[in-house]
Amino acid sequence: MKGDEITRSFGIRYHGGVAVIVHVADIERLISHHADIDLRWGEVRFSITTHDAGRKLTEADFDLARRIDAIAQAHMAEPLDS
Ligand SMILES: C[C@H](O)[C@H](O)[C@H]1CNC2=NC(N)=NC(=O)C2=N1
Repeated sequence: MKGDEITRSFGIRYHGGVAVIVHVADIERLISHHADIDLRWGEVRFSITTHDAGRKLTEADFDLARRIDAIAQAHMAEPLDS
């Protein structure tokens, strides 16, 4: 079941993407909301949905997305349109 999700990719060197993920994972633990994370050469992608709501979008998803945007910017990761 696909459901609703919000997704954003960032351009960053692979090991920098690892650092972004470690930082995001720390915040996810604090807010008890977790993204699906896809790390590739030159890119890291985050997809967010609320599993407890049956893979529907809730405010928790947009809150986490804003926090990921701030962390990615702090690591100088480049938002990609894809
Ligand atoms: C108990 C714990 O807070 C819940 O299981 C949280 C954990 N992280 C979560 N993350 C996401 N993406 N969706 C959820 O419904 C969810 N629920």
